[in-house]
Amino acid sequence: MFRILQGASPAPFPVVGRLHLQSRLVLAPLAGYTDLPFRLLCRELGAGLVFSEMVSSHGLHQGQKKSAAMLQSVPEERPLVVQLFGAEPDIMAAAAARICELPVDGIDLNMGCPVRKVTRRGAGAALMSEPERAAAIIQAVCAASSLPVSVKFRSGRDAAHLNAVSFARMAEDAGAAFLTIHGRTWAQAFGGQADWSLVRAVREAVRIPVIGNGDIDSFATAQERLQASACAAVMVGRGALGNPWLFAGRERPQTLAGRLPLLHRYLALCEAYLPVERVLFRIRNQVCRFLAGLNGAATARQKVLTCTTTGDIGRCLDSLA
Ligand SMILES: Cc1cc2nc3c(=O)[nH]c(=O)nc-3n(C[C@H](O)[C@H](O)[C@H](O)COP(=O)(O)O)c2cc1C
Repeated sequence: MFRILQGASPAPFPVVGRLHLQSRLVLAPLAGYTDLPFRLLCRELGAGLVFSEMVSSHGLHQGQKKSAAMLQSVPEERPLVVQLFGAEPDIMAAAAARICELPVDGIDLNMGCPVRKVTRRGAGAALMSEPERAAAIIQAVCAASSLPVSVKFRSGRDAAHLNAVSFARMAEDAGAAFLTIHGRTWAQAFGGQADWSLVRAVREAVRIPVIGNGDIDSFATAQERLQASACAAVMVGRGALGNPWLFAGRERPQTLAGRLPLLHRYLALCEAYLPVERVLFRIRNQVCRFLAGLNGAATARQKVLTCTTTGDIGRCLDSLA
């Protein structure tokens, strides 16, 4: 097992909501990526907390298999927060009640997703323009939940509507146990730069713990952001893709041979926990992220994309190293 916690975070470790974190570096919810194997890998490398991909409240409420499958978990990955998205307070509350029956540690409400499929239904980042509805969702979920409830949101709709501070106060008043702020607007999606002065302003505006998020691509940057923002923890999204070493405070190895042990560990976790044949595209995609920056990465990626089993992928990587 890879369990490389030393150096991952300065003590004392924070309590966020009721969750005791052993590192101040948190894995972000990343649709298409933060499934059980990748979350476990990041925990093994020292992430203090992991978030699931966003799960549809409607899907859970209607008993859809795909949504239920996203709740798959094992004790080794805890603390785990499951993220929900949706726009109807009663459906969000019913989905939250279902999650409370599982051995997980928290429920996060997605109020920051900029993807049209989500926002056109009034969910995700669209809720930042409807703080009353957002408050009703938080209150309904808190009332239905025995777990700490958190909210992940952005700096606002666009540069002319930066309402993160008032939104954070609203979320605290509505019952949120902690908050995650991604310092970009809905209009920015994933472009431009995260505004960490706004993250700091949110941190100063509320009494509950705040996790800061946006553009953390190294352990050193994480430490700088922690210090400058005074947040309880920082969340890493894209910077963790293909680079879980970040959580351990280690440089990503410069050669494929150096990356192989972790790649094989990831493939073993996929074999153990994912219905491989159904999500092979996802595994190949994730493996390709691990090849970034290597000499010959493009050729290696092409070869990986033709593999049809995790065993094939492993052998293909071995032959390239
Ligand atoms: C591929 C991808 C999927 C994402 N999925 C989610 C999601 O399911 N829920 C969520 O709240 N944010 C999601 N995000 C946003 C990230 O959690 C994070 O807020 C954002 O990427 C900024 O952090 P970063 O600069 O460290 O990547 C996603 C981002 C990416 C790139």
